[in-house]
Amino acid sequence: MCRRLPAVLAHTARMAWAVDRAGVALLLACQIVTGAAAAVVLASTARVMTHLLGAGAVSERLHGALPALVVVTAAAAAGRISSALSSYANGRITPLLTTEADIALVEAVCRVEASAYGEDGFADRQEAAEVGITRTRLMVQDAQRFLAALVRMVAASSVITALHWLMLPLLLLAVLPAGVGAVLSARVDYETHYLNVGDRNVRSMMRWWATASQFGDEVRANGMTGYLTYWYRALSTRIDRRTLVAAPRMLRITLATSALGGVFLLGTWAALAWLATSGRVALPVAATAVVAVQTTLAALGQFVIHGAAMFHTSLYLADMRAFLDMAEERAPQRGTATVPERVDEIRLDEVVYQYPGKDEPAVDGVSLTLRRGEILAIVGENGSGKSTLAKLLTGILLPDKGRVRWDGTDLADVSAEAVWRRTALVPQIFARWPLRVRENITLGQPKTFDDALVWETVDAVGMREPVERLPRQLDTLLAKELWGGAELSGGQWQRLACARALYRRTPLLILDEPTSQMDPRGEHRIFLQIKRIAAERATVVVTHQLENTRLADRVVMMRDGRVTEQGTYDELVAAGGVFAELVALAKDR
Ligand SMILES: Nc1ncnc2c1ncn2[C@@H]1O[C@H](COP(=O)(O)OP(=O)(O)OP(=O)(O)O)[C@@H](O)[C@H]1O
Repeated sequence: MCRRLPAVLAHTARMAWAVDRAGVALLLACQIVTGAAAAVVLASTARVMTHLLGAGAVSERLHGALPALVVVTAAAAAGRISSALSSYANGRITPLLTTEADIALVEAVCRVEASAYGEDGFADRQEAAEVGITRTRLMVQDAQRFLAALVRMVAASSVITALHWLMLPLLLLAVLPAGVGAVLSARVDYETHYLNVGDRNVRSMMRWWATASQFGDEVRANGMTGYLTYWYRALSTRIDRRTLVAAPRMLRITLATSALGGVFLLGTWAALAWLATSGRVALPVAATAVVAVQTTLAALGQFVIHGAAMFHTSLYLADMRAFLDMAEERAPQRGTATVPERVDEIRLDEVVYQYPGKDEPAVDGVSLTLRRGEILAIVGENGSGKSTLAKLLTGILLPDKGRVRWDGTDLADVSAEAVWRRTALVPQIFARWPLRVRENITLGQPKTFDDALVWETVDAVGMREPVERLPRQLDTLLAKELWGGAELSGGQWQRLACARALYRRTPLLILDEPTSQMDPRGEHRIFLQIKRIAAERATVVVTHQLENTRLADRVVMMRDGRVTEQGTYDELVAAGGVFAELVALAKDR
């Protein structure tokens, strides 16, 4: 704890300073005033006692004590005001700090190389970091209380040491067990948290899948409810069991350390009584010592308890820091080259990619050249590597071996943003953004005040009529569950996903099963559109509808990560290979 706390304090101060300098200055000033006020209160109390317990008539003694009493009152008021101000400063800093930490996490996750998601432990560490974010809410408060207690403790202990040197070591002994207890309890709590991280992560994902309305029909009509709730309960029980094991450990720690602290405290009072009765300290001093002991005890207690709380928070913050470091290491470490607006050739040379934890490569030695104006269709059985190949073409994944070159420039040398400015992708599983129709098409593009291009794209995917029927056309919200608005059908959503990619007008357009949910008219329209705009770009279509590959200039057949056949539709049918077999199968109904 002693090793960790200075680092945590410095880290907190740095983060807080970055978001609100005035707030931090106010907080620090308040701590100093609080401590000084505590010292003045105690020292003046000693003077009050000396007068009150001295010789003379009561009224004279009271009169003599009056100036010191006024000082006590003023110092106490100053202490209260400064502690109110430090709560205010904490209230100013904490929301900004939490937001900064939260944004740092979101940015870090959005920026990592896509391959990091598949790494062992990445998701669990992310979950642990999320807990760290929620703990940042306590970070400034813990630091502030710890500092306030430290300053009060220093002030009170210097006063008590001045009364008699023996008092401070005795008091330290009395509170030390409580501090040790708090640290041990924090450790047990954190250990339990850590053991449960994986299960909690699975549980929260399960919760989302089981309760999200878009999967509700499947859950109900496939009779999954009972199983899902059983599984959810089983996971929760496992988490609870681990948590409950910690409870008796905590109890033992608290009881033992409280008993020890009690014994030491008794010793302190006994020592004070002995000092007074044996005449080693005068009566007024002994009376002041009673007040000082109480104040110092409270300050020491606060010091160790808030120290332990900071230590506790720091364990979670360390997880957050570790994840951010991990994400930083996995941020794209690519070159700084850029890609021009016009790209004439995309070339893959002996490209190999293997997902983390997999035994076989998903793409295994593929060489391919794609030219501007060309439409390439990729076909193959499930799991043959088509989507992975698409991710390699766009630079979402970088190959383990071989090279992907755009007009001769290796994608490993190009900054990730530069490549993705030139790519448009309709993935198999696309996002249904809870935004307006317009933003669902233009998301990620510079803001435009003219809807002409948006309508043009809406037309291209055959969505003009449905969009015109919506209550506020392009301004209609597509977030029925969240804020109302309209809901589209599955095929209409897929048309919007296509519109999103077409709107970008990039030199590479990749469509991964873009029409799987569309009616024949919609599908026909999309493919017409692809053909219409093909001249200005390289287009890749991944599809299982082999008839659709007729529009492609070239068809590539994949199997087990390799290209097994290549040619036009007619050439491949005539060749009598697997492609011809699949075409025949598709017709055999
Ligand atoms: N994120 C991932 N992590 C680990 N393995 C993956 C991941 N994505 C795909 N794979 C594996 O890589 C192989 C190729 O998958 P890919 O998605 O490229 O196939 P596909 O040809 O597009 O399949 P489909 O026709 O079903 O869409 C499969 O064995 C799959 O299990």
